[in-house]
Amino acid sequence: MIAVHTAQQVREAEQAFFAANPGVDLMQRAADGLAEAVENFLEGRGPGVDGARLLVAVGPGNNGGDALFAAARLARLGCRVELWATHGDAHEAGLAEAQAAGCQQIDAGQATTALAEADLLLDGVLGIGGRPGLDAPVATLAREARDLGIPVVAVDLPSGLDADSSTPAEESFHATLTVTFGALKPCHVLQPAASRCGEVRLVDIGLELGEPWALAAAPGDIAQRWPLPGPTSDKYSRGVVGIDTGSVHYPGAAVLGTVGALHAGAGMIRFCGPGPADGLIRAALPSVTHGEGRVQAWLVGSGWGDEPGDAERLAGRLADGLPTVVDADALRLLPDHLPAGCLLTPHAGELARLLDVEREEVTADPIGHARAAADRWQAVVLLKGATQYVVQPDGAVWLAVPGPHWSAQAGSGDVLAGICATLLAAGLDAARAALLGASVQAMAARRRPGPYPPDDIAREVPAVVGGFEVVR
Ligand SMILES: NC(=O)C1=CN([C@@H]2O[C@H](COP(=O)(O)OP(=O)(O)OC[C@H]3O[C@@H](n4cnc5c(N)ncnc54)[C@H](OP(=O)(O)O)[C@@H]3O)[C@@H](O)[C@H]2O)[C@@H](O)CC1
Ligand SMILES: [K+]
Repeated sequence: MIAVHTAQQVREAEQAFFAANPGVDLMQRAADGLAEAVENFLEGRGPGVDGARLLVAVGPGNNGGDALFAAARLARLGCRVELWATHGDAHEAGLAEAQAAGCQQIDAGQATTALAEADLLLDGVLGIGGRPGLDAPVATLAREARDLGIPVVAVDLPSGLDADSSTPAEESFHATLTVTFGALKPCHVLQPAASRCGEVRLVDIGLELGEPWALAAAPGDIAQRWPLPGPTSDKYSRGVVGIDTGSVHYPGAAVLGTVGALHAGAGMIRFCGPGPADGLIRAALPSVTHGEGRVQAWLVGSGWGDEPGDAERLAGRLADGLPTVVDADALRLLPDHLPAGCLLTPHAGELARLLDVEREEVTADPIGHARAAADRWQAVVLLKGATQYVVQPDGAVWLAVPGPHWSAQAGSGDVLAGICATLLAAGLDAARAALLGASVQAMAARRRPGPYPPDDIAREVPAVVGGFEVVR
């Protein structure tokens, strides 16, 4: 799991470092890592370092300082470097060092010309001290770089972003590579801001950081944690999932959830939903059984619509006291108390309704609202969307492996709820079930880039899970 820290946490760690290591210059460590990353970038997909043309945009603070010291190193390796100090002032020692190494200082007008001929734009305008957005001349440069297709390497974060926010300002750099220091910040992992960062590389500068703000999962974390069957496994030990989803109007949601549960490796599925879905599942998925019986976890809510008797339908399933995935329409009917180990799977709109706030409030502060719901119902909340947050009642936050943007489509949530129910039935706690379920769906979608429907993505899950066995 990759630790994510806020800008404030990084600043505090920096202060603690300076107190413990007087005289050690962290900026030189940052500049070393940055120069090396730019060198690798130029070697890997550009003209190489020697003779490469670099335009370096330098802001007034320490982010500009990092860029200047790195520029000096790159100039000494043979790069032709032009510097534009976007706000007049620039880090004094850094500027002197860059000039001594042969970097040329240019003005805003010359920067536009230099950009057209540059192999790379190094964005050292603003880092964690930046307020969101860019002044007009810098915003113009950022736009021109995009229009011309000039790769941008961002120092710490693409200038214009708020380090701690998922929501990007309208104007910011769009980086191909972001080289960050000490720790990943929220903007590097939370969509849509993360898509402005490109590939993110972390440079260890020796900071000691405390408890992370969040932990982000990588594919290897999912492979290590997925429950695999052993020699003594049978269908009961692998987990029996009870599914009570679908309605006369929405039978498809029940089919999708059942497809998800089956392809995530349920030992056995008992489908207990109403007529039309029952018939469809009998025809399409012959290994699913039908009717009541002993189960280890329930999936409820997907495709229920708004029917009289839904509250009783939910109460009946919760009365079993089993870990339950409560999805979609059942989220409107939550009682005050849920059995231990339940998982709520709202998207932003459903979470807003649950908490009686506007959807925009949830998108502005997804974690705060997910925490409120997790605390109120003492259940894990999987907040779905471009970034999938797993929030626990104690406030801990995990981020699932991100999927491709194609995943934003009707039916993805139904499949996901089914996958999570399988993992609950296998004995995982709700947080792990949510993290693994959301991540494996994303990993399956990555294997099939393109507009594949959610059931096709579900059918890719076994190949992903099969690969976990090889990894372990
Ligand atoms: N912490 C660490 O561990 C390490 C940090 N390091 C590096 O330091 C960076 C942080 O440096 P920093 O604190 O100097 O802030 P930075 O982002 O350069 O900007 C501040 C300046 O910008 C200005 N300004 C702000 N917003 C603006 C806007 N929208 N438009 C225009 N101007 C704006 C603001 O002026 P103000 O108006 O607020 O007075 C101020 O002058 C960090 O990201 C990393 O790269 C590494 O060297 C090593 C370890
Ligand atoms: K930057």
